[in-house]
Amino acid sequence: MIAKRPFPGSATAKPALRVLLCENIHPSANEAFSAADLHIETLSYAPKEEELRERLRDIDVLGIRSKTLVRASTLEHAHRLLSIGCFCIGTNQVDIHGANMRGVPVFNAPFSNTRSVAEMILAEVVMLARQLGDRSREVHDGQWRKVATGCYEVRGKTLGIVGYGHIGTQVGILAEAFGMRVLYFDIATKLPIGNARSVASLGELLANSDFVTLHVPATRETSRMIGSAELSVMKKGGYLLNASRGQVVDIDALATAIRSKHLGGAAVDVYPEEPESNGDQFASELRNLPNVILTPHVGGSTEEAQESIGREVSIALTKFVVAGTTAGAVNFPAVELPQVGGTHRVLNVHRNVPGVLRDINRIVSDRNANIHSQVLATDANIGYLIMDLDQDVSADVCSDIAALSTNIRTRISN
Ligand SMILES: NC(=O)C1=CN([C@@H]2O[C@H](COP(=O)(O)OP(=O)(O)OC[C@H]3O[C@@H](n4cnc5c(N)ncnc54)[C@H](O)[C@@H]3O)[C@@H](O)[C@H]2O)C=CC1
Ligand SMILES: O=C(O)CCC(=O)C(=O)O
Repeated sequence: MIAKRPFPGSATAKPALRVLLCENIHPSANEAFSAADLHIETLSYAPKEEELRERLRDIDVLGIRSKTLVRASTLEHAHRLLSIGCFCIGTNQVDIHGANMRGVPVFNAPFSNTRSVAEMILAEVVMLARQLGDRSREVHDGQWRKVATGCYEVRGKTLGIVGYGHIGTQVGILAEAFGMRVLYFDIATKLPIGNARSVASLGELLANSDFVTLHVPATRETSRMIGSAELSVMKKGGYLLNASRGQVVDIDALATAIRSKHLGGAAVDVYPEEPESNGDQFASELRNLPNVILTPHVGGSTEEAQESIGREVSIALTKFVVAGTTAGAVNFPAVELPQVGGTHRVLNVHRNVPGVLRDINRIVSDRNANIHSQVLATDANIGYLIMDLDQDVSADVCSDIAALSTNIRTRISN
């Protein structure tokens, strides 16, 4: 059973917690929130900072996809915010360090759209090799152009995967089923799946692949990791696919490589600047270039993926709200503790400095409270403590802990 909501750090019961779900999050998310009596508000778009800040004044749980930016300046004003759910894989749109320092765990769905992205990439590999995007557009325009020149089978060709993580490995498996050779480059040592072979450098991968597909996260290191220098190393007539993040590729350099015919084509799903909602205009140097497939960030957009993401992230958020569970959070010490019956659960996030646990245990002892269970997990910045206490003293203990100078957030979960 999911318990009713308590109060962040005060003894006064408040109305139901409020969840804001942005960017058309799948309705499968509603089930877990409703079961926990959370009030749900939805938006079909990614709110800009000013609107988000305003909305977050009375929001406890925020759900977003890849486009809503949650910056430090947004978090500063979000005093009620308990947790953020990224209903996607990437979490680069959130200041996850800032959220950690404010005691706000961030959850995502690390696998739910993996297969959808991988299948799209394989479809695009074949489409690029056969120039199917252009043929389709021509026939739609009423032109019959039956050509074989510059069109190839993918069998026996080499696919180079940059970032051999969840998506990269799935892409490799599907590519081998098509009879392709698979190379990969990753900064971490990775177990090769099937006959895939790792290469020592990005340059080696680029020089030896007919198709290069990017599956790295957005980090400082991957920002513009593919620019004119890297494109010039690629084979003449090669193809580039990017369904990772827009900032990984220098779009002007890619457009130049296509126009000069150094590359035979590209498939791009993600862009440095993406429109906020459906129906908005989209501008890019890549528009209307030959054999360039442009898709509106739909790599993970399938019914299966979105439904599964909706469930997975809403359950993680609800478990955090109700029981303080942070297992699976991308920026928080992981704690998952079954609650002892008949107790109140105190959840405390504090600055990770020596002596905090001593101070907290002194408060518990001074209040004559019995600790039924207690668990502490820490990272470099914060400590996260869960305690199940006698119900009659939990509110006093909670407010005493909240008054400590090391306190970041303290609340009672039920
Ligand atoms: N187009 C879309 O709709 C979608 C896009 N994505 C994007 O795909 C990215 C990858 O997703 P997953 O495979 O699930 O992530 P993952 O974390 O499983 O794999 C990423 C891999 O990249 C490697 N890596 C990191 N920095 C690197 C570097 N500088 N050079 C080489 N390798 C590097 C990591 O070691 C890791 O193996 C996500 O971060 C997200 O941005 C994810 C889902 C949908
Ligand atoms: O479709 C979405 O919500 C974004 C997918 C994505 O880029 C991700 O999962 O990281």
